Amino acid sequence: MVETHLENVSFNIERLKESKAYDPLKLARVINQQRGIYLVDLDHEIIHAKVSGKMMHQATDVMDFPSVGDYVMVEQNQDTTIIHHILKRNSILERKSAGKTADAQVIATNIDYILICMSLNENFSLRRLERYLSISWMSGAIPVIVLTKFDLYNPATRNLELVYSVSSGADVIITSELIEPYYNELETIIKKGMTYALIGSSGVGKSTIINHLIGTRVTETKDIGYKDRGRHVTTSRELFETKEHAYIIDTPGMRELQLDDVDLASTFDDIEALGKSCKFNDCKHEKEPGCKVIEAIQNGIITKERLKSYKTLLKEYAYQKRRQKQKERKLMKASK
Ligand SMILES: Nc1nc2c(ncn2[C@@H]2O[C@H](COP(=O)(O)OP(=O)(O)OP(=O)(O)O)[C@@H](O)[C@H]2O)c(=O)[nH]1
Ligand SMILES: [Zn+2]
Repeated sequence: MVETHLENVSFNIERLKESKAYDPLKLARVINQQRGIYLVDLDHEIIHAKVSGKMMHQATDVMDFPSVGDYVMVEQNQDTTIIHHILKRNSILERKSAGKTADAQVIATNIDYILICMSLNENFSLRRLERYLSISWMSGAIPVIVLTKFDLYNPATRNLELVYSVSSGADVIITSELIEPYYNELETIIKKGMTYALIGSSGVGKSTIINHLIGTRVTETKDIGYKDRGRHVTTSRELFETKEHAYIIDTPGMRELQLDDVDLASTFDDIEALGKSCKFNDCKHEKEPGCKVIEAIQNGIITKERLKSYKTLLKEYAYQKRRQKQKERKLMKASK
């Protein structure tokens, strides 16, 4: 019998059955993955692991390798832990890099609920919310809309009503760090054994929520150094356990799962198409002569507001790109 703490969780009988078939291998969960080095949680112990030669050999794309969130069957030897199998995934959150569909990147797996966080005051965008909703439904997880900063909510904006109008089937939860209902409503959906991931723009309060749910996170995020071909690789936990024994995935990839070119082009394909026939290639669609976008607004084909949200998204995207570049540079420096 393989006994691990993951088995105390009664939520997925199928998964347990599947794992039993690999007896005497042990059931573990991937909590970090970096350049072929994995960290797994095995009986509440964090250990390094690597994939078996067979898995490596048979893999044809990224999907065949373990990702954060995967339940895996491992063999624990004296000084190595080998991952032999990945259990069936019930959801896969992936990101396709712009232009290259073949280059999909798995962000995390086995997420039961995606908490789409959006602030009720600044940076509010229904279109972004719709985009996040579709990403979530596509992953196989259940989206929940978590509205943050209720203390800063101005009812005159009617943002709450607007959210309900696009939520289509997703639960809407209101939170605030400072006033009622605080995180009480959110806590009612955090269930033992379930896995949650938070997505949303920078600054909406994701870390604040995670810290609240985990409580002791600060002590958990210590880096675990690992020497690999002379390089120092820092790996830390990207999957946390809450006080209530639920799991929360928080990876850099999740944080970067914001908007990219592809999203922008598909959400605003009308504006992008019009823009191609503007007189100037670099038309900003402001006051330039021969601007087809402005013309379309004048003819009532698109609204001013739509152009405004398009521009906001463009700015946001440029900002994210800069931030990502900075992070990459930092990482490069760190790994030298
Ligand atoms: N007024 C108010 N401020 C909040 C609330 N929740 C979070 N904040 C503040 O908003 C700021 C950003 O919060 P974070 O939790 O760091 O946001 P984040 O989404 O994790 O941001 P990134 O790490 O950049 O992705 C912090 O100063 C928080 O204290 C809230 O409910 N009300
Ligand atoms: Zn133009």
